[in-house]
Amino acid sequence: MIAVENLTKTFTLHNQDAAIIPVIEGAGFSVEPGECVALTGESGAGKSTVMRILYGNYLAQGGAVRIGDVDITHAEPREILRLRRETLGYVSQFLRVVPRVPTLDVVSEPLLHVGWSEADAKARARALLDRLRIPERLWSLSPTTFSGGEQQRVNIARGFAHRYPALLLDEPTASLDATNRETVLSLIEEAKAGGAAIVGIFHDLEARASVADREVDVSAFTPKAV
Ligand SMILES: Nc1ncnc2c1ncn2[C@@H]1O[C@H](COP(=O)(O)OP(=O)(O)OP(=O)(O)O)[C@@H](O)[C@H]1O
Repeated sequence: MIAVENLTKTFTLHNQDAAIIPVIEGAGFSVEPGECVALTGESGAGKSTVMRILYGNYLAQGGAVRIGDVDITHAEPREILRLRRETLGYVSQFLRVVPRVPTLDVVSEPLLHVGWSEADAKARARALLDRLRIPERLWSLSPTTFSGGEQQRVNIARGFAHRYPALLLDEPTASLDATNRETVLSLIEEAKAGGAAIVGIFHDLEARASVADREVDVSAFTPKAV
């Protein structure tokens, strides 16, 4: 479902004499449906950079990243948007939402984009918010004023609402209490059981051990200094 082949990434620092910083060289791995692969490696190894390339936020200088039948490194912006709507989900620890949109709409919106009826989308959103222990009195409010942990859980509810065939998780359990962390781990297990191919960064070692089927050490793709 996700295949990374011979990926190369450099950053050009335009404000520093166009210095070129090689960050990833020859990265390759794949993720099958129903499998969760954890990206590991020390700080600065390039885990977040690989995730951003997988999501189509960063261009790569070489290689290919296939998500289903789309090569995201060569896709048109419109194709990337369609992929993100239907196929490729991304859950980070931070919520970015349009101000004044109620929480229930924030969570149900991705389902409306893939053709769910408003009633069904809201029912699933309610079930997820309930499962993630967001009190019902907050559902009609915008999450902009919510606590950090509440915002993170709203973000998780939104990220898991549509059952994406490919899912990127960036520290999904960071700063959650033990009970909510267990809920997130079960949502990940359910996504896997539903056939999702998942790539995650988990600094939470217990969470990683519990959900990851394999680890890919990104330091193996860090260019060696010459
Ligand atoms: N936009 C950028 N411009 C220049 N260099 C960058 C940029 N983003 C990342 N880098 C560099 O690429 C390398 C990899 O960074 P990255 O954030 O991917 O590491 P990481 O493994 O996710 O680290 P951490 O665990 O600390 O989050 C670092 O040396 C970083 O300085």
